[in-house]
Amino acid sequence: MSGQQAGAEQRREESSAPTSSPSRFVLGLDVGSTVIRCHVYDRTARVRGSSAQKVENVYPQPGWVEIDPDALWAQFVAVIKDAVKAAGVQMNQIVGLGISTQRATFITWNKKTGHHFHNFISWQDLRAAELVKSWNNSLIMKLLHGATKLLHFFSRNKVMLTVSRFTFTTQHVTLRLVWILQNLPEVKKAVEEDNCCFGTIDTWLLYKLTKGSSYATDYSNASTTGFFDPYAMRWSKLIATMVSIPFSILPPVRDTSYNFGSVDEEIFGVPIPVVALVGDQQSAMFGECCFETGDVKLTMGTGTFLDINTGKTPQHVNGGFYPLIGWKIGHELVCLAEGNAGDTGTAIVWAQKLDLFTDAAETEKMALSLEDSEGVYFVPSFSGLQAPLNDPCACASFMGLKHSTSKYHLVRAILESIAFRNKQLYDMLQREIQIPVTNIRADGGVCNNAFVMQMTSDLINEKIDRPAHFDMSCLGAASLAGLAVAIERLLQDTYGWELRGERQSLWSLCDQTGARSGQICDKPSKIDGLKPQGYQFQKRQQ
Ligand SMILES: Nc1ncnc2c1ncn2[C@@H]1O[C@H](COP(=O)(O)OP(=O)(O)O)[C@@H](O)[C@H]1O
Ligand SMILES: O=P(O)(O)OC[C@H](O)CO
Repeated sequence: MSGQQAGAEQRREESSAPTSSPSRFVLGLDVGSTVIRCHVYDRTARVRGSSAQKVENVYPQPGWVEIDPDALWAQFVAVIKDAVKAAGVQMNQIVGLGISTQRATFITWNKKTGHHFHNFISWQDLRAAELVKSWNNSLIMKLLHGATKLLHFFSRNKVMLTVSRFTFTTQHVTLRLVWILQNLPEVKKAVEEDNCCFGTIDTWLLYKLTKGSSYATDYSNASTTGFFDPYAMRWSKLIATMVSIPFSILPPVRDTSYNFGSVDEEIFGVPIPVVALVGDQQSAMFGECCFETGDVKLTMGTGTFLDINTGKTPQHVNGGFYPLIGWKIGHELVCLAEGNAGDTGTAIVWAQKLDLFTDAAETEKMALSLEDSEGVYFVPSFSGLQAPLNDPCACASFMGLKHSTSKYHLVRAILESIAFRNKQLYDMLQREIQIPVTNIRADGGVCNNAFVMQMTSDLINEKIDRPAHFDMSCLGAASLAGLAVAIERLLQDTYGWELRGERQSLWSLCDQTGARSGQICDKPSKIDGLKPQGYQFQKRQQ
């Protein structure tokens, strides 16, 4: 739908509304590693206005990846203002903000002044590679693995089995935070003086938006740090103690759809409530309506993330896939198992920087113009190779180059490498997770590419749905926010309840009042416009 059509439709909707109160909208934000975007959603989950900006990563040393927090903050505020303007609505019509963020990218700051001690350290950063290696080979880890294996043998407790296979990776916050604590004297001092806050991007944005009055994260973001225990649903005492991460610097963990506090009025002129914080992959899962056990989504953005809904309890895993919290909304807890490949969009962006093409969209035609890659292969590993190889030091490389190799072969090899990694992840999922796959839905910028989509479908021999609207992380965040706002408004309007301060979970309040089965829907799949529609990729007939 064009912007003009959307505008006309919105005016019709407003003029035919029974009351004179203006329409209300929810913002869905996605702070990705490549793009930061904001969509304004109406109550039928249609996008009324949008804005996006490119995230500037900083590379101070080979292997180090950082983001300047001041630049990110300026972009975050700008995309919100621009999207609201593009939608042609007023800030006071925005009833809730849902924020999805790249996960495991963190910062620390001064509790008293709010000043950060360093840039965001990205999930792609490799500065802790040596620490990871030495911890994984350490006596403590060997003892831990041995003891838990033994305990599993006698008790058959599967948590013990999972712990016995646990290893550190550079993608976990854990050892990158340890690196910061060991190498930045300012942070060390602040910790000693109980003046240090740690946060992933969601926590820091919340802190900035509320001018320091709210400090929290949600279960989905916490579960991706590497030192959250998804079985006990709290920060892991075992890991924090083992690597000396002080509990005093960690934020409280809240539900995903929750009233986290209101944006300070000075920022947008009105106090907009922040009603959802969620990790971007979990948010995409929610946006793709992967609500049932066995539902799978494949997100190809900066990296590739393959997630399966494992139901109410965290899956016991085998070292490749890892258990995560999908979302927690009152009594409803959804767990996921995830596997990933770190370099997907990064390979496209890198090739673009080398002038192999000018626009990512050209890559599809370039690949299709050839019969095959003429034996050229690309290894997509600027930030190491994740499971099943688990080598943080693996280098990206081309193989099989010949005199006849052109840039077309190189581009085709890069796209093929993305599909091969998808196949590798899917095989690992089938090996490790004993849950039958029901649906596979794709999203993220790289799923624009029909060559990658078709090749993936051919390799895994499964149907893959690609929704018409790819920004599933934004949609998921907006749905989670909409859920909180709808429930809260319903409670206030219908029951006259004022919810203040440390609120009870909105979801459980709704259960108590029976509102869940009433006007609002408990599963957003029932809301118009949320069901993924679009294109289906199926294995080609040979
Ligand atoms: N048609 C396309 N073919 C291949 N890659 C694409 C295409 N369109 C966009 N991309 C890539 O998608 C990536 C951005 O995806 P996105 O999901 O927005 O990332 P993130 O959420 O990680 O910031 C970029 O690397 C971009 O080059
Ligand atoms: O930037 P994305 O969308 O590839 O997501 C990054 C992940 O959240 C890292 O865990």
